[in-house]
Amino acid sequence: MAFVEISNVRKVFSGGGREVVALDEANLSFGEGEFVALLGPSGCGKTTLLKIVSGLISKTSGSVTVAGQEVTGPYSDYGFVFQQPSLMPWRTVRENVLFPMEILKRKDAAAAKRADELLALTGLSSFANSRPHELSGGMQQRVSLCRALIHKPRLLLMDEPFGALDEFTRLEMNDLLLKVKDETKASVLFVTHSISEAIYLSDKVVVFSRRPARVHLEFNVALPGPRSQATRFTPEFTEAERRASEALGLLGAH
Ligand SMILES: Nc1ncnc2c1ncn2[C@@H]1O[C@H](COP(=O)(O)OP(=O)(O)OP(=O)(O)O)[C@@H](O)[C@H]1O
Repeated sequence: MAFVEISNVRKVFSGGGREVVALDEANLSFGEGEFVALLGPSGCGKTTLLKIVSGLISKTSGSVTVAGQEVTGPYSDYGFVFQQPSLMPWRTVRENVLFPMEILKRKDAAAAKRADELLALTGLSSFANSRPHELSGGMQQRVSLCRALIHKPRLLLMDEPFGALDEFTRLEMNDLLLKVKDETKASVLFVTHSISEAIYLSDKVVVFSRRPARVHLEFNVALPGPRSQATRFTPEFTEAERRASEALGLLGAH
């Protein structure tokens, strides 16, 4: 059985006298340790799907299982990274990273050690006692990545985490994320608007249709050798970009 299994998920938002069908028959599954990127037009339901997988919002119908368990509400085996870092400004970097362990009542010496290891992995050791306002946007997002990983979740949900960063920082964050994924072995479901980011990071790219979202195209990304920035200039990378662009309807005549 797949680690994450999304079957026939439908989500209808109702309110203000109207209904919005955000997802309709969304189907997707992936194995433990896989990195899956979701691409799709703005407003097609990508964030809605992430929130359903996390149990933060309920689905109207269909089924979502993670590690064989049906998701019926929030659970602790995932970490969530949002587009904005949403750090607590009065806490230090280390205390922000440790915050989930307070909620889980597991803020002990092992948690402190793990926080320091994650800060080292993301190059933030010397900022452990700084406050968020003393960090750049990219560094703040690294803190929120550490916070999402502090309780060793097997699933990492990321909603356009690098969308607000400049191109150079975004490329650096992509490489950092590949390193973090290698270390943690977490499965990742990653929403992005960037075709090249989706291909660079993923084992599998899923392209959604316009709302209500269904899977329009799903393909495995096979790139030569270990990934580095030079991979972006290989024929295999260009071909994957072409497939995703075509599925998004970007290659039609004007
Ligand atoms: N709480 C809500 N109440 C009503 N409608 C909602 C709610 N949340 C989302 N929607 C609607 O559901 C649809 C899908 O929204 P969602 O945020 O999932 O799209 P998205 O693909 O993540 O968009 P973007 O790429 O622009 O971030 C949109 O039409 C949105 O207006």
